[in-house]
Amino acid sequence: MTLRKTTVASTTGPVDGSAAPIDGARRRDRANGSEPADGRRDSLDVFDVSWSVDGALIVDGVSLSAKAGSLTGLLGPNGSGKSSLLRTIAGMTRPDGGMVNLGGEDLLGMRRRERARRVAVVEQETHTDVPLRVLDVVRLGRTPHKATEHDDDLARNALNTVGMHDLAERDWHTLSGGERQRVHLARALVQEPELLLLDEPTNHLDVHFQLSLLAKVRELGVTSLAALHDLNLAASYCDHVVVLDDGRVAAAGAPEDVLVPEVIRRVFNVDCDVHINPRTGRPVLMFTPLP
Ligand SMILES: Nc1ncnc2c1ncn2[C@@H]1O[C@H](COP(=O)(O)OP(=O)(O)OP(=O)(O)O)[C@@H](O)[C@H]1O
Repeated sequence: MTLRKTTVASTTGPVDGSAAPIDGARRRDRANGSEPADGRRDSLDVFDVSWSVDGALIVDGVSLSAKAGSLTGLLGPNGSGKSSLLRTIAGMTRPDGGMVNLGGEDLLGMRRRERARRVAVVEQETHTDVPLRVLDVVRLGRTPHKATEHDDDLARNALNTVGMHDLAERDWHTLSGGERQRVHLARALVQEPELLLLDEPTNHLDVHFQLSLLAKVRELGVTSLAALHDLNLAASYCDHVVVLDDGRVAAAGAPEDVLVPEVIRRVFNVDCDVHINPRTGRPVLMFTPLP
């Protein structure tokens, strides 16, 4: 697989658009309910989406909604269908049924180039045999937009945002797993998406970068859906969580309502005590094996 195929919903060439800097304030205005400058709203609505392989239902009638500018955590045990759902929402796999709307528009019915401008995907693993500098990898995020003289600056700014500006000229292949993960986010940022889909974006990161990456995603105010294994990160950073189990939604709502012992035991098969972090007021989960 190539980087281009695996991490950007579609990158089939320039369409249009200026190289305006990433505008977190504008996105946050949308989240706050004030009218966005371009009149569009970026809420995500997934209706009854299913996806199967060889007759096996992997995603089974999933519906969820994410408010414009919010961060939603997609949680669930191994094999529960998180990545499959993200790929389906991104239009990378064709659902058997259901609908995905972004800002009220049919995302899966859009032309591929249009979707590529609006949706960025950060997948778990990416590979390429092509020798590329880090800066070039980030610039791939501009592919769906019209090329401008500012693209290099945008790419360097995005690298700066993820603390990787020093490595802009490095060969991509020499990066560590965590460094690659941060470069992936930088590439998604230069894409200036309306919807950001992240598949375990923190799994290679040390604790500092786990916190800073999710804080950054929140700060951007882009509607984001992130598959996460770390339930405490989800509890700390997500506005809303959706728990999948065997391809279906087992629970959804605010982290403090969903990440409760009964749900954790039923879905993850472990016991759990929930405390409140005195500094943040957010839930902290402590796990023990079932007797
Ligand atoms: N292309 C495919 N062909 C066959 N089975 C698949 C395919 N893609 C996914 N699956 C199966 O679908 C199920 C869900 O996989 P998926 O990767 O979506 O789960 P996940 O929740 O992201 O898991 P994890 O937490 O382990 O990353 C798994 O049992 C997986 O083996």
